[in-house]
Order: sequence, then C-alpha cells, then structure tokens
Amino acid sequence: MIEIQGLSIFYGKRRLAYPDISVKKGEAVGIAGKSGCGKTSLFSFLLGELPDSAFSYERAELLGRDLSLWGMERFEKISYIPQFAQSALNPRMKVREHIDAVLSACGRRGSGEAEELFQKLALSEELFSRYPSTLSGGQKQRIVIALAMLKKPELLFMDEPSSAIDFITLRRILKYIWSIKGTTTILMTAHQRPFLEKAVDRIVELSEGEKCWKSEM
Ligand SMILES: Nc1ncnc2c1ncn2[C@@H]1O[C@H](COP(=O)(O)OP(=O)(O)OP(=O)(O)O)[C@@H](O)[C@H]1O
Repeated sequence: MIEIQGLSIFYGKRRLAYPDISVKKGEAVGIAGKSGCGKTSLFSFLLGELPDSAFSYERAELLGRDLSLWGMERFEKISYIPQFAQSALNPRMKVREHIDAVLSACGRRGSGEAEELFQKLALSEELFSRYPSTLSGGQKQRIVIALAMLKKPELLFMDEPSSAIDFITLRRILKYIWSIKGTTTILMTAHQRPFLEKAVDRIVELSEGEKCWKSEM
C-alpha cells in the first residue's frame, strides 16, 4: 500500500531524512519520534501537500502507483484525520449535516452506516441533531473518526488521535481501531507511546535517541 525509500523533506536548510517505510494491505503501522522529527510532514508528503522542490526520494509509492502520478483522486482512497481534528468540524453544521456531506461527496445515500459507526464508537445517535459547540472534545474526536470511516477508505492516516483526550475516550478509540484492523490499512502517529504500541502492529522510529533520524539542520 505504501513503499517509501530514501525520502528527504526540505524546509529551507533543514533536511528531514526518513528510514524506509513499507506498509502492507491491512497492516496498522505507527510512526514514532521526538517532536519535530517529521511525523506530520510525512503525511503532508503522502497527501501531496508539499511542493516538488520540498522533497526527494528513491521510491515513493501509494497503492502501487508512484506518488507523482496521484492527483486529488487520492482522497477517494485515503481518509486523513489531522492533529487537532476536532476543529475540522464546521461550527455552523449539525452532526447530521456533516454525515450527509460526506455521503454526498462519495455519491452514496447511506443506509444505517453512520448509525453503525456511531454505535461502534460509543456515540449516541442523539448527537446527530447537535452543533459541534455543544459536544465534548472526546465526542468531537470520535465523530471526526466516524466521518473519516464513512468514506470507506482503503488507507486511514491518523495524526495524533490521542492528543488532548481523556482516558475513556482513548480506550474507545483504541477498541474501534482494533475492530477495523486487518480491513483498513492504518498509518498513525501518537505522542502517547503506550497508546501507539497497543494500537498498531509495529512502529517505525523517526528518532535515534535524542536526535532525529539522519536529519540535518
Ligand atoms: N511549513 C513549514 N515550514 C518550515 N518548517 C516546517 C514546516 N512544517 C514543518 N516544519 C519543520 O519541520 C520539522 C518537522 O515538523 P513536523 O510537524 O513534521 O514534526 P512532528 O514530528 O510531526 O512534530 P510534533 O510531534 O511536534 O507534531 C520541524 O522542525 C518543523 O518546525
């Protein structure tokens, strides 16, 4: 699903170097490393958000195709949950409207899919009629995950799903990740190491002790 070899990302004089990363279909892989070692930048690269001059690689493939050949259609296959995803919800749209917008973008009408996802994430359907401002942080985080999964992505990218949420929400998210493991391929970062270790099959390290992996200032 993902093959990366010899990747470097450049921000001015700073070069972030990456170890080889290989993710097979159905695997859940964690990306770990000190703050600033390039976890979020890896997602930016895979999502095509970086200009061509900001990276170089020997091999970079997404779903069997060179990354340079992917355009916006990659978003039909990938769901991305960014860091601080809770703010991704539109404050003027009720939860139901968010669900309808995702289904409509996928050309589907949905028959109980959102209800099923909400149940799996321990969310009440009563929340459908609510605006984001009336939801707790943990509810918003799980709703963002439900919306991402409503797309039925082949690949799920999660950047820091464990940040700023309580223990019970973490357990619920973890249980949900376990339930989709094997059917959805997952690439995930998390500062909370115990959470990451429980969530994924294996971890790729972007740090070597106190330093970032072969990166240069
Ligand atoms: N748009 C940008 N312009 C310049 N430098 C950037 C930019 N985006 C990221 N960086 C730098 O690149 C490095 C890696 O950032 P990145 O956000 O990928 O790290 P991270 O491992 O996700 O960090 P954290 O764990 O704190 O979220 C940092 O030193 C950061 O300051």
